[in-house]
Amino acid sequence: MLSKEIQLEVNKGAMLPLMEEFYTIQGEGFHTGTAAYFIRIGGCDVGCHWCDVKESWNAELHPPTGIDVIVSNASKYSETVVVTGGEPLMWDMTLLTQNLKGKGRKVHIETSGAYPLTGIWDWICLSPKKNKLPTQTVYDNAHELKVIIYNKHDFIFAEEQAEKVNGNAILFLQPEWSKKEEMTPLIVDYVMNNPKWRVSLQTHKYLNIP
Ligand SMILES: C[S@@+](CC[C@H](N)C(=O)[O-])C[C@H]1O[C@@H](n2cnc3c(N)ncnc32)[C@H](O)[C@@H]1O
Ligand SMILES: Nc1nc2[nH]cc(C(=O)O)c2c(=O)[nH]1
Ligand code: SF4
Ligand SMILES: [Mg+2]
Repeated sequence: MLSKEIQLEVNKGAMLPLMEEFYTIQGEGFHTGTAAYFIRIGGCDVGCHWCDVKESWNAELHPPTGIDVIVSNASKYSETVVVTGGEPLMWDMTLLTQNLKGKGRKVHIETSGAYPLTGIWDWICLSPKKNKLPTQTVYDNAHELKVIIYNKHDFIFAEEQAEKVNGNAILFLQPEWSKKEEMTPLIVDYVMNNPKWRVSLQTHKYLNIP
């Protein structure tokens, strides 16, 4: 149990349950191949059975950390900071993003969109999940839509989500990692037949980097 004081700071978004932070190469989506500092915030209740960071789900396992500390670490490394999780939009992102922007950083988010949008973002990557569909604010503001393909039905889900997202969002299909041998060839065919979509791979896993 957190003390009352710390709980109040977390509620305001002045402290956040920080799981890990690392400087790496963005492995996925539109900004693939570019250097970025990742901040992974604990806590997620969406429950994707194939999630590759299940250790993030229980926020209580990750210490509430002041955003001043998070921002000063992140600013040392990179022009671009990617906020991910867990599900970062479970927390109020206003103060974190204001402070990162104050340091002149470009601020990106990786989100399922399952909670309303908070924060000021230079780039929003929406990866919608069937278990807990995105809120309208995230559909309206996303810069990219990245749908994970675990089975053939996910192509239908992807088209449904493309109908809901704003018309400027760039559309990606990304194979679920454990199904990549089976799904990647289907994605390749699908994109050739439906060229509004692009392929996204988890390139950091091929490069053996975080
Ligand atoms: C771990 S999630 C954290 C951010 C947020 N909860 C979300 O789902 O967008 C980061 C990205 O990894 C993707 N992802 C998670 N597990 C994956 C897997 N096994 N294969 C492919 N992509 C995966 C998610 O869809 C999301 O785009
Ligand atoms: N290199 C690298 N790129 C990523 N893009 C999105 C990631 C995430 O887990 O949100 C991720 C990640 O975990 N590592
Ligand atoms: S929403 Fe993101 S963090 Fe949560 S279970 Fe799904 S992939 Fe994992
Ligand atoms: Mg990842």
